Amino acid sequence: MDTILVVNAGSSSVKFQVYAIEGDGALRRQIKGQMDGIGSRPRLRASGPSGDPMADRAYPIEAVADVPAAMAVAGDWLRDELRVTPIAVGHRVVHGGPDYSRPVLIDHGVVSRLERFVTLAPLHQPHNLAPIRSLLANFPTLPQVACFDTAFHRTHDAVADHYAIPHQLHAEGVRRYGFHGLSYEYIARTLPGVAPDIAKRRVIVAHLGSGASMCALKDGRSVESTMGFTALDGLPMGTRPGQIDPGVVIYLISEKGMSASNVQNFLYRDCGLKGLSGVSNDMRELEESADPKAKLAVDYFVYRIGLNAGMLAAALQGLDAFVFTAGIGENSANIRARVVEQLGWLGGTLDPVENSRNSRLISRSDSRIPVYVVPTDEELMIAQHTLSLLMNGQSTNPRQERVS
Ligand SMILES: Nc1ncnc2c1ncn2[C@@H]1O[C@H](COP(=O)(O)OP(=O)(O)O)[C@@H](O)[C@H]1O
Ligand SMILES: CC(=O)OP(=O)(O)O
Ligand SMILES: [Mg+2]
Repeated sequence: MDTILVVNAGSSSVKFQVYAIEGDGALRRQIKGQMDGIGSRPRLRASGPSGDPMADRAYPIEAVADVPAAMAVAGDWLRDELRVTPIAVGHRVVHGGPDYSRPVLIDHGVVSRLERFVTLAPLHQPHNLAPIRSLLANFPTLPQVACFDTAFHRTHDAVADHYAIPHQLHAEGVRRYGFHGLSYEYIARTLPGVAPDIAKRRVIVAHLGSGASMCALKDGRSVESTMGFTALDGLPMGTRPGQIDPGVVIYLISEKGMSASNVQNFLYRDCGLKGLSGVSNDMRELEESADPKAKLAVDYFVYRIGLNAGMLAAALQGLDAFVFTAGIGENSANIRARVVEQLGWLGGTLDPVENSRNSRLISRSDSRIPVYVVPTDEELMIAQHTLSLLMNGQSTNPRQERVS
């Protein structure tokens, strides 16, 4: 049976799925797994086609200290224990820059173009490119497809795509790209089945994971994102601050004598929930902690989601539904309850019982807007794009290239 392997390296996890390609060209999931809790509580979990457990192994924090180590453990397990030999591999690549508005078949030229964005996504791009390079070297004829977090947002109007800086920089690629696009694309494609009456209307999707952002969807298309040139902007995250006055960066350089690489490490690894709490980057640990600084970090996270919801509602000129997704959005009833409280003025009222059950619809029947929990599936999007490129030489979601 021919299979496709999908690899998704995030900031605190490595997710992977293996799909069988059926005779009629349909995809059937065979393995779904992830190594998560990198930097806090590493754990490899995987399940088979009907959710049957295949692995559940905890590791000491130092045994899986970073994403490359997690990738090696997951890769060894797939290759040595399961003997997975895919006919194609689909990769999440976080930064596609201005040129890639759809998935692409990878060759050496594509890899060198994507290497230019390593400094724009240091927590992701190197880990996205490392397995691509290694497979290209060892299996040069194995088709590999890159699917970009930025591609889904390439529909933004010029006002949402620009910073108020001289045009030359925009022409060079200094733009508001937005990220988590594969997740938002999956939600946009799933919504018509979940809520046909609102799928074409004004929806805010909150992707709350280790990296966190929100997207304004109108008619299933992205019109605005809280993230910009890099995945540092917008909401506070596990180790990233989210929106910050650029004056803070100038202060770090001129008053603290920090170099560019010190500042980069600081902003990507030492800030956000981890920096503010001094306890952990992992929401589970913050929710369990009695430390007042952990409470402040959680309060800040919720407060900033509320502020950004107001901004996105303004971009949409109203709001018809709100959707939670990703690690925190799918699993933390407490954070969801607190966020929905912030959405009261926008018309959201929580049903606490449905929320505590992680139900799909968690708002009360008299809530002016429905609030949903939709588990994301970036890997399915990648598998579909990979299969389409294999079969037709074209992605499933061709988009107009925007002329800049
Ligand atoms: N039950 C839970 N309660 C609260 N937070 C959770 C729970 N399960 C997972 N999380 C949070 O989800 C985050 C990971 O989300 P995920 O979307 O997998 O991140 P990423 O893809 O960026 O690595 C973890 O940092 C953890 O804080
Ligand atoms: C772009 C980004 O922050 O991704 P993740 O949430 O997977 O770390
Ligand atoms: Mg992720």
